[in-house]
Amino acid sequence: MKKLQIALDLLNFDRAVEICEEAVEGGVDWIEIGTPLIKSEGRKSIKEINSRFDKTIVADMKTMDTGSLEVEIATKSGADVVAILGAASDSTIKEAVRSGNEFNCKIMADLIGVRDYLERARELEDLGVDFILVHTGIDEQMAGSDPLDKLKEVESSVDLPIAVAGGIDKSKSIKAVKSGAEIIVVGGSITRSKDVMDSTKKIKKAIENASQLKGKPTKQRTRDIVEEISTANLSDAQHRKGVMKGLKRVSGSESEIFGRALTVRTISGDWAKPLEALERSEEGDILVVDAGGDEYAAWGELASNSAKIKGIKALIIDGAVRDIDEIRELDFSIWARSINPEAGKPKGYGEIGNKIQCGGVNVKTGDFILADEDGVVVVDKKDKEEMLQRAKMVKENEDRIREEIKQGKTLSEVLSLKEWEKER
Ligand SMILES: O=C(CO)[C@H](O)[C@H](O)COP(=O)(O)O
Repeated sequence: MKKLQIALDLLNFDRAVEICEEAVEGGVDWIEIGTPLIKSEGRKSIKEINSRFDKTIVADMKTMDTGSLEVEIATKSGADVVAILGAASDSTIKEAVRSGNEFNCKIMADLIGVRDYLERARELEDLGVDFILVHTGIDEQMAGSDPLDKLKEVESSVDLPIAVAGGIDKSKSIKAVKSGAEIIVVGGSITRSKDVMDSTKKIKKAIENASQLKGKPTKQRTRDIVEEISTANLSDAQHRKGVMKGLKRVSGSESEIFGRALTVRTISGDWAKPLEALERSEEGDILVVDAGGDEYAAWGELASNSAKIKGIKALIIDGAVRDIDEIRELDFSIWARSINPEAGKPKGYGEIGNKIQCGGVNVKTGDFILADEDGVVVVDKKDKEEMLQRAKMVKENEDRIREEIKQGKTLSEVLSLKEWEKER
């Protein structure tokens, strides 16, 4: 029978227990004490969860050395299965397997970070581990990797039962079962869910029905992710990088704008280049302008009219704009440093499409801009997929925290603020 394993990747023991209670109600079979929980709360988290729940307990030790010692620590704390790293040396794997036999627990070898994963999976089987875990780590997931890409190959290369982990949600759990996984490890899709019990039930049911169900998991489209997230989420995801300083929304009613940047640099009092940039723009672009100060307005109502007709989504300008009433009437979206009625003259200095600074942030043509009531955030084009995924994770975490606040906790309690302050 396929097993649904919840990965408790939390930092706080009490929160982990609460989430676990709901997940057990929802039908999880195995409970994993995630590495962050073990590192944050110690081996007592394995012990306590084992004493509270009558389930198979997996300790995700991510052991890289001292195989026998770490397996002993985990089993003596109540683990039935200990996850170690497949990338560890053969000696460490052998020691872990020996200790597993001695203390009567199973060893799961995690292929996270292993390049030649097929060959290593076969070696790990020969070394005597009990399960192989095909795993894409959280950081790799953000960069677009998916464990399902490797699952089938690994499954057909070894005779051991296969576990799979790394961004598994309901639809991926179906594909995982179809590709032969015996243990489906789910972390964030359950632990960050607003309704843990309901999400668990749905995933459990999907696993049970997998042999009958049809359909491929689909990658969530950029537009759908963008609709869910805010600039605040994106700022957190980028560790505060890319946030423009001093620019405010001055017009436009769309709650959020996302699109490709076309950069323009001009000098103070010269409004030619921003207008010329419209000729070079493509529908859906966002014009990002370094206007060389806000002594003069480098943009107004006529330019907004022209931009709207061209299909430009918004103007982000480190400088001033004017005709704001008419621009608001037009419903053209602008984030600017200030509003100023005095325009300069069209002299034609500056450049279009090169690297600029706007709101203190470097921007290149092709980078992505997310703007809302809070402000403007720039995402380097090469990081777009990863940062959107990370922002989505930030948002899901906040959704979960909001739920716990509704259930009666204060924000500082949910975040264990006092405890973490002491550590600093
Ligand atoms: O071990 C882990 C990260 O190293 C996680 O427990 C595992 O990836 C499952 O979590 P998620 O479903 O959120 O990816």
